[in-house]
Amino acid sequence: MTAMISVTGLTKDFVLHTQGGTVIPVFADLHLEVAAGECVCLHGPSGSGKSTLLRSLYANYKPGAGHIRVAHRGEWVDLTQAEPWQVVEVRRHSVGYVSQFLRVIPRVPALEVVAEPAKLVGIAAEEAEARAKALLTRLNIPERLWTIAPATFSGGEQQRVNIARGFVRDYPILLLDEPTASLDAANRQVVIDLILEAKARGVAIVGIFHDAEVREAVANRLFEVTAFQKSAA
Ligand SMILES: Nc1ncnc2c1ncn2[C@@H]1O[C@H](COP(=O)(O)OP(=O)(O)OP(=O)(O)O)[C@@H](O)[C@H]1O
Repeated sequence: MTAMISVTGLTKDFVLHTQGGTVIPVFADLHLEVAAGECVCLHGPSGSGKSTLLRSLYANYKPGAGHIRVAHRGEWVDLTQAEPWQVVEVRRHSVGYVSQFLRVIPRVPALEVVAEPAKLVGIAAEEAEARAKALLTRLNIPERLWTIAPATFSGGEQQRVNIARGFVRDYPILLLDEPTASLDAANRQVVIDLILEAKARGVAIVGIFHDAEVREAVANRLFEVTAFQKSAA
């Protein structure tokens, strides 16, 4: 098995500078390895640190200690030590992130929002748009909406545009933050299929899935994120 993510000794506290420097410990000495073709589901009660861990894997947070190594173009990059330009490179080529909510850019039509990550890595515009159209069709976004900026879309429509954006090119590593939260059963199944297909292509996936049915369909294993506060109590 080819390891794609290797987390060792990861510790994260939040310090609330505006509230007298109160320290919120989230997790400590966390170890996680994820292989190509594997889907690991972050699990644990609300507030245990699932989102914090997922965001840390995207270098959104700086940990207090530990290492987050991701496979990037045949080498390991430690995101805890990486320069900002390396983080940009890793995000462009190696690690995709599907957040719960679409970051809407005014006046950019849905088709372009979806095609953009493919164009950014040099896929020809025609091919990128063809892929975007195929995904939007699969995710049941009506064609009349493709030329409209998603600002006015419903929550579920925005989420599906976001998912299409995450799958328009093959990131070797994909991070999914509740990708089915606002979806109906039919679209949930489309997302399950997209995840299973990505796994079959060797994509390493880490996700948060509150829906047990989705979890059972896609997860190879659950990774328990244990609230530091509880273990210390
Ligand atoms: N930016 C932040 N600043 C300060 N504290 C934060 C921040 N983000 C998260 N926390 C705290 O860290 C802890 C873990 O939060 P996190 O959102 O990672 O939990 P979660 O397991 O994803 O929860 P849920 O299942 O409810 O989404 C919580 O106690 C939360 O209050």
